[in-house]
Amino acid sequence: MSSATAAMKGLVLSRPVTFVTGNAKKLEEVRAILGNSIPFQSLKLDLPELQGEPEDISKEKARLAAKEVNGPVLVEDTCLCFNALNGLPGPYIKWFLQKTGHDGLNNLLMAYDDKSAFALCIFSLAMGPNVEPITFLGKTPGKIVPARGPKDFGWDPIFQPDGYDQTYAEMAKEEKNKISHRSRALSLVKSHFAEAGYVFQTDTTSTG
Ligand SMILES: Nc1ncnc2c1ncn2[C@H]1C[C@H](O)[C@@H](COP(=O)(O)OP(=O)(O)OP(=O)(O)O)O1
Ligand SMILES: [Mg+2]
Repeated sequence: MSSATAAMKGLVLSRPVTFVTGNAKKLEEVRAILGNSIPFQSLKLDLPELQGEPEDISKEKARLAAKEVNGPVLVEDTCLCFNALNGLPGPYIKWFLQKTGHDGLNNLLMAYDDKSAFALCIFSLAMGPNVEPITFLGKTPGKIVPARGPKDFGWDPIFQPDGYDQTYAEMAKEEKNKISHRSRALSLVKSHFAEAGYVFQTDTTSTG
């Protein structure tokens, strides 16, 4: 058990964990993967896009979210990292995608033979506004390819995970959720909750 988990063992929470995101598709995946394993609710809020190293960005996002919510929060940040570019665009993928599109992202790698990349997902859990967030990392290696498949979720059409000949966008949702950066990070979140044994007293009429 990690020291962070040990420190919070048996913590009593009077509210469910709020998953804060401005991205409906993310929420859909988180719901599908978490199921009912953790009492959670969602709040649609566009938090500022910060700069820096992915883990620091995610922690700071959790601190901001916990202040807004004034309770326990979970946030998620997604990075798409190109090895030829030492990890960029990384946390800035949202803007690169918006400004250059799938073709532009492929073109960025035109100068390099190495098209390998990894999808990185970082969840940060803050149990309250003044509690240090804990992070959970999930990583899926793959490569950048010309777009294939439905274009309704970000860079999914240009990311082909290692060992598959389909892009994230072409894969069936259940298949993607088995190996995705997000599901890997979420399984760590789940184990944390299982180990910590938080007690949720979210029903005011309950006596227990
Ligand atoms: N499979 C994927 N998982 C997560 N994000 C993806 C995926 N495919 C594409 N994206 C996009 C959505 C965003 O443009 C970018 C991730 O940026 P990020 O700041 O984490 O999300 P966001 O700003 O849309 O939501 P949030 O409000 O949670 O920050 O990558
Ligand atoms: Mg964001």
